[in-house]
Amino acid sequence: MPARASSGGSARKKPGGRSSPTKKRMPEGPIVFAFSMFGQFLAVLWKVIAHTVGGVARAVGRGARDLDPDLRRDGAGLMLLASGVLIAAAVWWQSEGPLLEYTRLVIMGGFGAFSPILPLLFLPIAVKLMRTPGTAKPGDGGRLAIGFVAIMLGLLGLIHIAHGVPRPAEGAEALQTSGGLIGFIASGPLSMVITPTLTAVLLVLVLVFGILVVTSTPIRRIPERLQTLFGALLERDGGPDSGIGILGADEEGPEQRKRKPRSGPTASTVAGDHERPYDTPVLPQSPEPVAPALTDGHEKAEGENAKDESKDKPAKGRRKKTGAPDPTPAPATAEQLSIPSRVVEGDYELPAPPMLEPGSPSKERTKANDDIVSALSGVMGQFKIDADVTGFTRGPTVTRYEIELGPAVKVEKVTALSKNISLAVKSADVRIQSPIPGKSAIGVEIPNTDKDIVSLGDILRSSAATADDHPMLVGLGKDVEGANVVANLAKMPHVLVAGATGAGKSTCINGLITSLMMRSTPDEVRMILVDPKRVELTMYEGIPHLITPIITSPKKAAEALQWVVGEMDRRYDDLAASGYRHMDDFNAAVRAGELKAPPGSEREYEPYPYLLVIVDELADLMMVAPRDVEDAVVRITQLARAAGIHLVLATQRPSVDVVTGLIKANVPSRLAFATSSLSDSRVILDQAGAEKLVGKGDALFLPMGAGKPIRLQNAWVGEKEIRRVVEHCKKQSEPSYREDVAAPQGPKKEIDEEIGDDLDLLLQATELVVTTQFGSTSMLQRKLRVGFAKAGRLMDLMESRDVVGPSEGSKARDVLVQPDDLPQVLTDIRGG
Ligand SMILES: Nc1ncnc2c1ncn2[C@@H]1O[C@H](COP(=O)(O)OP(=O)(O)OP(=O)(O)O)[C@@H](O)[C@H]1O
Repeated sequence: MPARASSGGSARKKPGGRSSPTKKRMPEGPIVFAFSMFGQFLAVLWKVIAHTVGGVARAVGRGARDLDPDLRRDGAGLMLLASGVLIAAAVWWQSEGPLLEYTRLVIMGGFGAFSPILPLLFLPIAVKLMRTPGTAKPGDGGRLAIGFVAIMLGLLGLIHIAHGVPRPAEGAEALQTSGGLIGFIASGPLSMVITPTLTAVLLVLVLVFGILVVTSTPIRRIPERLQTLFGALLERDGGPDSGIGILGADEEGPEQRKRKPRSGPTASTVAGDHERPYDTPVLPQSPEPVAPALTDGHEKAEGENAKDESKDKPAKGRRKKTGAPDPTPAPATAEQLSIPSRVVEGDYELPAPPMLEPGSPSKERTKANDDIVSALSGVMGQFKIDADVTGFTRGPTVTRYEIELGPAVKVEKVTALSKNISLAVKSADVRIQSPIPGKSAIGVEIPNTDKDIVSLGDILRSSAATADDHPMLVGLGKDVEGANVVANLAKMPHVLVAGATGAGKSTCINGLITSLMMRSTPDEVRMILVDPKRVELTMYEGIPHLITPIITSPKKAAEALQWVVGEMDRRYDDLAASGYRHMDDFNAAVRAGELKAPPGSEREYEPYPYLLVIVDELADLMMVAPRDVEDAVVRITQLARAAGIHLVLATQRPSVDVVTGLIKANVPSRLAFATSSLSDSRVILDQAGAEKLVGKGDALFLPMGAGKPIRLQNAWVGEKEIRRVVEHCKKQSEPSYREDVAAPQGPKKEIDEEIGDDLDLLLQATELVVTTQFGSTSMLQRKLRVGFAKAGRLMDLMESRDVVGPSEGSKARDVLVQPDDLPQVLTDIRGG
């Protein structure tokens, strides 16, 4: 407004001034007038041409923007390649032709002595663009451009100074043989105002800056980057195989794949080394360069010192120093979960990594993502919410879009819009996360219409998995940011896997077992597989990692769990006797020859393998013997961590009668696949979320101690791959089964005959009577919902086992067992 007023004002005040120049010039003559008209015509023509060209360019630009990003990158790569060929033809081969001559003039004039090297730069950049579509991050283009400009200015300026800073006035040849026009611009003017030497110093700095920008390296991380670079070079020169990538694995000879004694920190040669502050079962994505700089360096130094110490000093001396109590004597006859002599450490060859197939290459951005960004922005605009979609990270199954709020905008305004967002993005499975951990932004997770396949092979070959050689490490999948998620089962230490049918549980169990087969020998990890569904795990029959044939009968499974409790007790006895707190320490001492059986004992210590019990359908077991299974699970989960015994319990019925409060309280890690209801999600995770998963391996992983679950796409492993790995393992060694695992123990048979089918009821009745100290038949009738005759029979059975006294008419019987003795009495009744 003020601008218009003033211009109007000035026009009124100076009517004959600059506002009407043509009127003044007209009388100067017809030639001037003709020129002026021609000038105006040219101006109009220019406007028309410019408008048309601009319109075409904008249309092409819009078209190009609508192209698939991969195609756009391919196009850019091809254009670079064509430019490289053109420059090579002009500069190297001095080819004839007006375009080539012009190119030669421009390139040699601009880049001088550097021109012949220029075409060589185009080829690798073009190939990189085409080979890795979609891996660039937004902003990469600008960064690379700035970096390359800085490198060129620095380099050409230095070349120019080396040639004595020739000026353009000295002729084209002088420029062509030095740093060219660019070299002159970078060094000439500066050399005049400061000395050429000082200019050279500044140009070196510019060159270094360019290199840092191109390699995206902050100055403080230069030493770290150099270390990584030299590390990689050394490894390539015959250093230890990194195991990353299929190529690396292919190059590896069979000799190299033989299991060597583990040497990493997890091999734990130092007592207590496996316990760390803020420990979590989930391994970091890239443990090598970044995080270790602060913590690992410190830990490593300590670890190394400690390791050296362990070499020189006997374990006993070390323990005494810490003031640990004197060890209790070792049980002389205790039996160990022995390892067959066929499996000798060093002879067992692990399956080659290429046995597992690669997945599909991950995409960083597709057109579908761009469409959703504009749909989300549209919703924010329609509801007049001051919020922007600031970016997104594409995972294999879902993409997380980040929404940042303006000042004083309530988070609830966005979260309340979940249904509108669902509608706008045409997807029912929208999950809103507020905030995204580590960011002040709201995350909206929306399933991808074009999903990637995450393969177990890729996860196990990733640096996250190869950086740690712990035998219990398993590949889980990829998170929403596309990072590999691997976890240590020994640290979980027990996990509940649940989800509706078809959500991907069995695939997950297959992935866990296959991970272990790929990474560990039978003398490191043994498994008990319980498969009441009878079909899911049959392909693993006969692998040497099993200690008993696959258990399909729920009743036998309950017995096997009892055996595991016994095995745990045996291990604890040995731990107590040797004075160690964890099986890893015990094993390390046995391997180092520091532990000898007590004099007079027939025992010979052997390292204990980790024992993993996988139950694929807990519900079937809970239907047959709820009490026994619950008791065993609770005992194992409460104590088995230090004994190296771990449970994986899977169920498709996450209801409270299957996943009881006691089981839930003792199984700290949870892996939830898509559930059919919110209440199922609450049973597994204690929070909502699993009902919004899209199925087929989409999961929420809540590791022990974590507050918020990690969303991940579980890794896929096909049956063909599993069979290949199983075949390989079977060829390496035969299983050596323990006869007693799923067999009824002790003189049970005789007692069974007397008790008949009432064992479970009798156990419940005994527990009731002993805990309440009230031997009443009518109470049994009420609490156990049995008839008078059955309750009377149970009383008689209890009397015959000295749990209650004889009948005294209508009075309650005396209870002869104290609550403290209950576990022993129950074991006796079971015949254990
Ligand atoms: N990680 C995955 N990646 C890709 N697809 C998967 C994945 N996991 C499962 N699927 C798909 O989902 C289907 C069902 O998976 P799976 O058999 O593991 O489900 P489930 O939960 O074990 O079902 P059920 O309880 O009936 O055995 C598979 O056949 C496969 O097509």
